[in-house]
Amino acid sequence: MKKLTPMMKQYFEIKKNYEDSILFFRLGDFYEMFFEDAIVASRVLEIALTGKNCGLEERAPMCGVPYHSSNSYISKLIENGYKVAICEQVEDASASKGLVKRDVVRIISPGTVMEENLLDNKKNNYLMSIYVDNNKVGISYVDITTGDFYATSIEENNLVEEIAKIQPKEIIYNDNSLSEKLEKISILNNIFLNKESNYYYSLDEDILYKYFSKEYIENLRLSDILEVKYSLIGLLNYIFNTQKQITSNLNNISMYNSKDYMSIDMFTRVNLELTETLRSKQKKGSLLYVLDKTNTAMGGRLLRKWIEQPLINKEKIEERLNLIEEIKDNFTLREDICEELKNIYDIERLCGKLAFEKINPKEMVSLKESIEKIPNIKNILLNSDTKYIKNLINGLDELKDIYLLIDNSLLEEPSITLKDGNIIKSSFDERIKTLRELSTNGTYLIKNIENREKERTGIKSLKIGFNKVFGYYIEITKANLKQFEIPNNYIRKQTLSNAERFITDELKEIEEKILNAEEKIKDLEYELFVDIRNKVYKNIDRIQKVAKTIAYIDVLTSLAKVAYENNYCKPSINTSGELNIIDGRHPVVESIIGEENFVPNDIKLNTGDFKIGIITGPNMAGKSTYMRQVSLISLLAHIGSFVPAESADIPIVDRIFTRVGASDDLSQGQSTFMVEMTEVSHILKNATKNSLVILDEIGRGTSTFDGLSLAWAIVEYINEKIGCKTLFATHYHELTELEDKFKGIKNYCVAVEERGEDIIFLRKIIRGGADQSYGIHVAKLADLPFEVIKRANEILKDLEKNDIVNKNICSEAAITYQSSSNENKELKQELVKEKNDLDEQLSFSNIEKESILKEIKLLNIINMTPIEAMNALYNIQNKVKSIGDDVL
Ligand SMILES: Nc1ncnc2c1ncn2[C@@H]1O[C@H](COP(=O)(O)OP(=O)(O)OP(=O)(O)O)[C@@H](O)[C@H]1O
Repeated sequence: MKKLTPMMKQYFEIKKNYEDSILFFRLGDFYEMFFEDAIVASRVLEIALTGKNCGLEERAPMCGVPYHSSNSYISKLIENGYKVAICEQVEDASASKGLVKRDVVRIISPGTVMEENLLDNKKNNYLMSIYVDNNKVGISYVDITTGDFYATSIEENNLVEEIAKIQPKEIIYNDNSLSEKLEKISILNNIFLNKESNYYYSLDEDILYKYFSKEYIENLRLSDILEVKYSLIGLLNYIFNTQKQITSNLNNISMYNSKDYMSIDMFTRVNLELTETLRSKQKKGSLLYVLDKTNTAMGGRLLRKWIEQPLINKEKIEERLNLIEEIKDNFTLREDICEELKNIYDIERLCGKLAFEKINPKEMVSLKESIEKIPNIKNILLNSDTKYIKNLINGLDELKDIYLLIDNSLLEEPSITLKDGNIIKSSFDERIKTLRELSTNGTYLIKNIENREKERTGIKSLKIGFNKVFGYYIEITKANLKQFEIPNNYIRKQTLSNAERFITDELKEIEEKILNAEEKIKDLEYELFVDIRNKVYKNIDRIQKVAKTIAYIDVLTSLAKVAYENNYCKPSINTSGELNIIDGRHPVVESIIGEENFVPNDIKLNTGDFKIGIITGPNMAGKSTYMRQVSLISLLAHIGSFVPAESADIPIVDRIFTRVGASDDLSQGQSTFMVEMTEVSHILKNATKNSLVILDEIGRGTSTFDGLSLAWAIVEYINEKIGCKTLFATHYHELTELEDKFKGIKNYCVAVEERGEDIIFLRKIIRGGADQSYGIHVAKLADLPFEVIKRANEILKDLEKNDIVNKNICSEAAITYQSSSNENKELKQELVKEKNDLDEQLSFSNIEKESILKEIKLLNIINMTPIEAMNALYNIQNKVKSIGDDVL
């Protein structure tokens, strides 16, 4: 029977513990993959699949990537949702006298990437842990590259929203029953989900003290929030098990309260294209793209966080606004800060590397160069004629001691690799200086000896040479050997055809010094660098504080620059619920078409008589743009940013909900209509009086009557039961009747001008309802074949004839619904009137089929739900049509 080769045996031994990862098996200058791993990798990486003798009948499928360029391949696998287990030699072959011992040294997954070139520096690289205990959920997450932890406790029903807010790259969780829920959100947000990761959760808290001091953990009072404690334990166990090379401490754990931030649900985030576009998932075209004028990667990440977690505290928002205002109004301040920030490296990530002992000499110099800029920034802030900005200097420790330590010790351009030497300045350490002198003076010393020996022996042609076999030697030609006396201390080493080679003790001694000097320098430099690194690491808290302040200043400056360049205004924030925007613009659309081409619009909503705006208007008129603009302006104000408007009075809202456009991409196997209804259901269940709700064409994904009645009932429900500020765009013009029936609902429409057969979009929102959709006009603009347009116009005319019946049916159903729900006397009277009108119209018609007439009479609308009523009437109407009768 054939047997696996020892190496393949080793491969399987290792692989069995890492079944969910692609094993990168290091063989010399390559990482090789075998069997299933090779098949997957060759497909994803588009590399050739070959075969390797594995001892069995069939050759093992195999592919490989060069070790030195492996990062790009690893990155591609991770992007495609795989984990990579790096398997290296862990013991010397000669030590084990057999097969080289290999093991997995690290697992690289989306949340544990540390390599610079695998990271998107402007994104937070969060690894999240979820611990569910009854209804309580402990959440903790870390950016491994900065070592910053965050933790909180939430209710289970807020879990999905919290994940959407944090946008982690990877999730582990203790409760397998969460899988279905998590799977959905992870697909939508491209999050790597570690299924069956409950294995990492234990009650053993030792792991906490491996990374943090006992005192530090005690101060967090985790015993009061056990769910948070266990989520941290799971997270740290995962890091410990997968990042085997990490030995150093991780950094801070910040406890946060998710209630301090506005809740933006997953759909709204996607719909409003906050950080990436809906379709192409690109940053370009998103709100972030417009706002991001940051100069540092730290600032870029913080800005993203601000957008994802808007504030709901008036004072905190105003604090940001005041700071931004000062920078916006001060050109020199703004430009000077930007200039200094441009030269600052990603200090947060450098700190992460410092903590993981991964910082190289060049990066240490980058850290110094960044620190060098701090006094300049401090001076700019101090000398600015400002009230608030000046205070930021409190977070700017100049870190002089660290600057001097690095500046005195490290070369201006040290090598990147620690083991290559060429790191430490000679002036920093006497030993380095002597060794360097020895190494550079080596040739000079040898030359001196050569001259001295020439004189001593009288042999003019005596020379000192060097070869790899026995180092430095003295060479004397055979002719001279006969003629001159050879000193006693010369030791014969080699005979050539016309010369003899000798060595002396002195020569060997110097040789050793010269040759060892290089090695010794490298060893000493390594030792000194580690010492410097440790000294800098002891100050990591101070450096991180500075990094945070720099990131803060960077974001403020970015927002000030955007406000200045795009002509934004400072919103005033209120808690009275009044939303009043004059000449508001859509920040992203105007950045594409230019401010001068964008038609600004007002909005006024409150918690009283202007609660709900029903927006009608032709296709393409700008309804969606208008509604998105209102929510984006509101969101921007909550971030603390200026807003694209002439003036804006913005109330604090607890949540912004949007149902905009068909989020087909979000459907994941459900029908578009089902997704729409799920989203609306989520909104109706979670919106409060203080929320802002944007609904775009709700109900359009089903039959007209079903859609209309749903839309109607939804608006009624929001008005009566929730009372939140709402904008509702619709093509159901019947909904404009709501204005007369309910206090709080107002009609708006987007103005168009008709010119002959054409329409001109004015993009101006005005009071009142529109009575046409101009859908066929828009289709004409889209260049639909003339025949189709012509036929559509004919059909439209036919349909419009029947419209009066439709309208009556709708209002009857709606009134029925109201009366059954609130027993309103007046409405009941109205209902009877409507019913009589309808009967009258139908009696005048020339329907001869008695059965249909009877059916109409027997219809007990009062006891039906609006949808049932409408469907029933709709069926009757169809029957009438099918027998070819004209109803009226
Ligand atoms: N205020 C505005 N100023 C200038 N251009 C605008 C404005 N509003 C919208 N637009 C332009 O009009 C286009 C159509 O707008 P939008 O999608 O909002 O229309 P809509 O009324 O929602 O259409 P539909 O009913 O077909 O969904 C946008 O892509 C945008 O370029």
